Formats: sequence, structure tokens, C-alpha cells
Amino acid sequence: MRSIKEYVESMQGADPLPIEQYRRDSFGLTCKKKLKPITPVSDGGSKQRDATKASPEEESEIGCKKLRKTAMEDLREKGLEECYEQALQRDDVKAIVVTGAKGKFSGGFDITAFGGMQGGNIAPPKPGFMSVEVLTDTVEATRKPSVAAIDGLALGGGLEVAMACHARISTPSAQLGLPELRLGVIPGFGGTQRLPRLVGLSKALEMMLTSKPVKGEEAHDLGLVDATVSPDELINTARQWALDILEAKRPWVKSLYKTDKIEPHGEAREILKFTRTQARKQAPNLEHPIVCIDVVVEGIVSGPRAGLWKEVEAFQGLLHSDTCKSLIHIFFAQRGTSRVPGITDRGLVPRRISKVAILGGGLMGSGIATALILSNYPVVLKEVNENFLQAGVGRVRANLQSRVKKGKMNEEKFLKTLSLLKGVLDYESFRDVDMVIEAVIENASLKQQFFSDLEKYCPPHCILASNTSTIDLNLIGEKTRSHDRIIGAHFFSPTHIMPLLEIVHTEKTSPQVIVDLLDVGKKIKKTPIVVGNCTGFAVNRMFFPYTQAALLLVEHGADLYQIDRAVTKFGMPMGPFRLCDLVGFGVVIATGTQFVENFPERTYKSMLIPIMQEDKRAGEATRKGFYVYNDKRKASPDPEIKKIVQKAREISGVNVDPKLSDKDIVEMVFFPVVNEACRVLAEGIAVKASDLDIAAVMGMGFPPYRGGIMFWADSLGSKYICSKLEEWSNVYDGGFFKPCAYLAERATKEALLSTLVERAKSRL
Ligand SMILES: C[C@H](O)CC(=O)SCCNC(=O)CCNC(=O)[C@H](O)C(C)(C)COP(=O)(O)OP(=O)(O)OC[C@H]1O[C@@H](n2cnc3c(N)ncnc32)[C@H](O)[C@@H]1OP(=O)(O)O
Repeated sequence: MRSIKEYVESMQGADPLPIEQYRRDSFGLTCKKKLKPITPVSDGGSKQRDATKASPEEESEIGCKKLRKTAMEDLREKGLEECYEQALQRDDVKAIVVTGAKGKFSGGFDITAFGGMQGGNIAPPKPGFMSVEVLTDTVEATRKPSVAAIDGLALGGGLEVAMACHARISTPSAQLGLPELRLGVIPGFGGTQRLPRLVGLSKALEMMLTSKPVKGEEAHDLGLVDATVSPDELINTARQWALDILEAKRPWVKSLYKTDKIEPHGEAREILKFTRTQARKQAPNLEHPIVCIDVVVEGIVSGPRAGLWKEVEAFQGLLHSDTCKSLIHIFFAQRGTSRVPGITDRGLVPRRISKVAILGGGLMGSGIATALILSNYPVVLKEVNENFLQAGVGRVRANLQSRVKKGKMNEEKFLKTLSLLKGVLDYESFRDVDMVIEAVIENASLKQQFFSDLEKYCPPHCILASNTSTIDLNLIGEKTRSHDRIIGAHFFSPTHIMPLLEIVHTEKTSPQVIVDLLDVGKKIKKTPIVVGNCTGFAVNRMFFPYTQAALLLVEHGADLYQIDRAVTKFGMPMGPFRLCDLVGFGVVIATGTQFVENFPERTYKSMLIPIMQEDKRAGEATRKGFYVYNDKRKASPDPEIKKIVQKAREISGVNVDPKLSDKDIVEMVFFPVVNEACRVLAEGIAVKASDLDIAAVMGMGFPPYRGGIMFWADSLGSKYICSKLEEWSNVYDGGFFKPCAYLAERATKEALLSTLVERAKSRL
């Protein structure tokens, strides 16, 4: 018998491709490294090469240049298909191992190519080329066995290639998943058909609908991979496995035709019914989860080949949907937030932050402390007295315990993480910290005092950050001489969960300090947006008209519960009144006052909340706000509210309008938000519109499948939005609805709001 090397051609480095650089490879999947062509393996194991041909590096260079063409041209020119053709033709190749390089398998199809196909710049692929012709009729159907050797990520198209192989070997830490639904499409290379046949309907639907990957070990338990081995053993095990298949020592499995994992008929029907109901309930505005279920069903009912063709057709349709365009925009916008012109392009290297201090152990301070210790930062938490300190430390402990309860953390890790927290009552432990985050109540003079203390006790290099959500940072730092190291680190509650971090800088904040905080933000797994200094910064300022518009509408006759229902139906996690209850009327009034003082010409002064306070209502905490709350914090409309609203209407003396439709309500609530977002952009508070999209999605819960506030606005058109605002501005007193100059100018040109052509100098 000949040696393994003589039989097996490893396609290592060829296809599918490693994830590291995430560039488009020659068959449309993402890769980092340049491609290497197939390298024949001789008897002695040494590599042979035809000297008349280009070196592997030269060839891969050519391959990479070709990548700039269309995804499908690339696919046809030199990709999996061609590599397979070569491997199938060669007599010395008896079996095939498909793998990535440098510990990565594949991140899936190149998402940038989606944009090209949507815009018509990239020719759409021939229907079924990859899923039927290449993967099913070549890779899976061929007479030479293929084994996928998976390390690192195997996502989307990458996993779909692996599933077309006759076996899969992975490392225990590899991550395998089909996250296409997160992008508004469904798996398009046969994943909807093969995954249910490998892991069963129930798990396959869960993996696709949640987009969550599984680790190698779980994948093994599920039957998605056939064995897990260490990275060192991966290729050899895969080679041996392929040989074993060839020699009939192991089964030659075509996963497309497996049936043993699909649940029995009755059970399958129940699973599908339940999943469909859940999908409709959880995402009533989304079509693609239901399409995904339909495609899976087609395969079960009419056979996997029919399922494959339905998948091809459905994928093409979804690719051009608004949902897909929006979600792809969000994917890239999120990754673009850490690229800050004038800051991150200076070559600055983030300094090491070894220890952080937090001032104030309330809800925000304890949440920030939790986020930091979870990422292994030692934290000093200071409070003013023992009681407050114990309460703060207790909150951190409770945050961690909830992770233990959910199985996200074991007891040992819990104790180790908590040991990183030190509670103190004085500033002594601040002498060697690299960063302080102040998280005390929103009171400018109190904050000024604290910052002047910090300047005395902290080392001169220490970053002085404030978690203020509205107060001007220049005011906070007024009594210090440390303006270059003062920065805003605005977290969102609940801090250890919410993904957004708004980094606010003044004209004097040093770029190094911004780069340092960006790095900390990344390490604690937050998405940072860097913005300029003003009242409310970008997120709160942009969204202050959200509540204001809702109050205005109620005083003008709208039903407040209808407003909340219309806004939730649009896709927000909760309506403006439910949000006010959650935040508490104290905070709503405190932040509202900042806006009334700073932007008097465009704030709507409603009496509704002060009257509610007189009625001893403060929001959810007091179980009474716009809603009443039971023991389980379930909100129910309160019939008593009518009287309070009536009183507010009488004080305002406004005319009551005819009934508004849900569409009117959504527009009247969100167009003022768009208007303020335009101001924020025009003033240079935000560097790019896509940052505001991410701020809206991650800070306010704006539905990502609408692409964020500016992306959504552009889908409606600046002219339409401006005309509506003008119309309402004429009907309602005051400047609340008045379109800003930027919006009006865009509307005249019928231009996009998100493309900045001429704008005020960026404050960065
Ligand atoms: C037909 C098929 O069924 C369709 C498909 O395969 S659709 C694609 C399915 N794959 C995915 O959805 C994976 C998307 N990518 C990810 O989830 C994450 O990027 C990841 C887990 C792979 C890596 O995460 P992480 O290490 O944090 O790196 P991250 O910052 O996200 O990405 C690094 C770079 O790669 C890019 N990138 C990542 N995946 C990409 C992809 N599939 N296509 C194009 N670019 C991609 C990012 O945009 C980013 O670019 P930048 O440096 O210029 O900003």
C-alpha cells in the first residue's frame, strides 16, 4: 500500500479560504492570505513544481488580482471548481482535504460582493452554480472523497462547503455557524438542506434563526463534525480519514441525502409550527426567517434537490430586499466606527491601561465596573460612605451572579473576576491608576468638584473620563488644568450588557487619550463611536425629540398607548412612554431641562410629566408611571391616565387633532429625530452618518433591519421628510418641527442626508 501522502492531496491554503484578512477569494468566499495553488506531493513528501510555471506566490498574486472582478467570474476563473477539476483529473490524487490556512477555515461569502450584486455592478451568479453545480454535483458527487479540516471560523458559505464534504474534522475551539440571517439572507450554498440533515431540524433551525455558531466540541456532539482533534493533528487526521473513506473503513456520507437525523414526521411538523410561530412573534417585520423555514420545509417535503433550487431562488430574492441592504449597511457601519479620521490614522499606539478607578457605585458605576472586570481590568470602586459602597459592590456581585445563573460563568471564574474589584472610601488607591471614570449623579457643580479632586490624587498621565450623558465636558473640567486628558465615556444602561460606548472629546482632548479609550472600549467588547462635545452629545441629543414629539402628540389629542404601540410595531423595543417609565421621571426631567436650557427654540415644553409627578408617579420604580406595573414588572395601561392627560391639555390650551394613523405617528416621532441627527452631523459632532446609524441601533434600539436612523431617512428621501416637517411646523406652534438648514438644503437638491458634501468643519 502506498503512503497517505501519495494518495491524498491536501488543498491546504487553496479553498475554502482562511478568514484573517476577510478579502474576497477566487470563489467568492472571504480570505486573508493569498491563494496557494494545489501543490503536488511526491513519494518522499517533498513538493514538486513545474519550473516553467509561476511560483505559488506569483500565481496567488495573479489570483488575487483576478479577485477584483466579479464574484462569480472569480468563482469560475479559479476557485473551488477549478481546484477540484485538477484534483479529479490527477491520478496521483486519490482523495481531497479542504482546509484554510493559519488556523482559519473561512468566514463565508464576501459580503462586500453582496453590495455589488445589489447595485448591479457585479453580475449575478448563474443560478445554482455554486450550490448545485460545484458543491452538489462536483464536490459531493465525485468519486474521490473530500474531508474538511476545520480550525478557527467556518461560517456561512465556508461551513456550507465543509458540509458538502464527506466528513468534517475540527479543532475543539473551531466555530461553525450559518449567520446569513443576520444579514437578511438565508444560507445560499445548500446550508438550508444539509444542516438539518446533519444535526436535525430543531438544532439546524435554531442555528440558522439565531445566527449563533457552535464550538467544535458541540458540533461533534451534534453530528456536524465527525471528530475533534488538536490543531497540530488536524491535517493528518483529515488525510487519514479521507483515505479510510476511500478504503471503505469509514462511511462515505453524502449529507444532502442523509435522513436519519431528521425528526419523525409528527415531531418535525410540530417543530416547524413552533419555529414559525416564534419567528413571527419575535420578528414580525421580517420576512427572511419565514422564507428560511419555507425553504427547509421544501427540502423535507419535495426532496433535497428541490430544496436546493428553492434556496437558490429565495436567496436571490432576499439579496435585493431592503432588509438585506439595511443589515449589510449595519455590518460595515459597525466595523467602521473605530476608524476616526484625524485620530486613528495618526499612527498612535494605545497605551497600556493596567488599573481603572470608578467614582460612584450606582447603577452606571457598578455596571461599568462589571464590564471592566469581566475583561480582566483591575478596578477600584469609590463611594462616599460604607453603605453606598456595599450597595455598589453588591450590584457588581449580582451582575456576575446573573451570569453564573445563566451558565455563562462558573463559580471559580466568578470568584476570580470579583477579586479584581476593590471597594474604597478615599482617593489613596487612585495614585497609580491609569484611568478614572466618574459616574456620579448628573450635577455639574458636583462633577466639577470631583474632577478637581481627581487632578490632585491621580498620576499626571491618568485619563479623566466622565460618564455624563448630557453635561458639557468643558463645564465639568472648568476647575482643572487637565483639559487634554478629560474625555467622555458615555455608557448605556445596563452597562455590562448594552454594546454602545459614546466617546466624547472636546477641542482640547488629546488624540492619544481618544485612542487609549477606543482600545479599552474594544477590549471590553463595546462598539465605540467617537463624537464631539455638546449638550447631550450625539446619542441623547439626537433622540431627545423622540420623547418630546410623543408628548406633543398626546397633548394634541393622540392616545399615548397608540403611540407606544405604533412605535413598537415599527420595530423599537419599547415606545417613548414605556421608555420614560423605565428610565424614571427624575432622569427624564433632569435631561429634558438640559435641552430646554440649551435649545429653547426647538424644545416642546409639556406639562404632562410634571403633572404625573404631582400624582406621585415616577415611573417603573414606583410601579406607577404612564403604565401600572405588577410584581413581575409587567406593564398595563392605566385608565387613570386620561384625567392627567386632560389636565395637561387644558394647561397647554392646544387644539385636539383628528385621529392619527400609525404611519403618521411613526413619522411625527422619528422625523424630528432625523432633523436633530442632521444638525449633529452638520455641526461635526458626528464624523459620519453611519456612526449615527450605529448610535441609533445600539444606543436606542432602533431596528437594525431599517439600517439605522440616517439610512432609513435616506430610504424615504430628504425631500419627503423636509416637506412633512414643514407642514407640521406650520400647524404646530414653535420651532419643534422646523427643518434645520442642512435638511432643507439636502431636500432642495433631493440629495442623500448621509453623504456629507459641504459641512461645518468636523470637531475632531
Ligand atoms: C452564500 C452564503 O451562504 C452567504 C454567506 O456566506 S454570507 C457571509 C456569512 N459570514 C458572516 O456573516 C461572517 C461575517 N463576519 C463576522 O461575523 C466577523 O467579521 C468575524 C466573526 C468573521 C470576525 O470578527 P472579528 O475578528 O471581530 O473581525 P471584524 O472586525 O468583524 O472583521 C475584520 C474585517 O473583515 C471584514 N469581514 C469580515 N467578514 C467578512 C465577510 N464575510 N465578507 C467581507 N468582509 C468581511 C470586516 O468588514 C472587517 O473589515 P475592516 O477591517 O475593513 O473593517
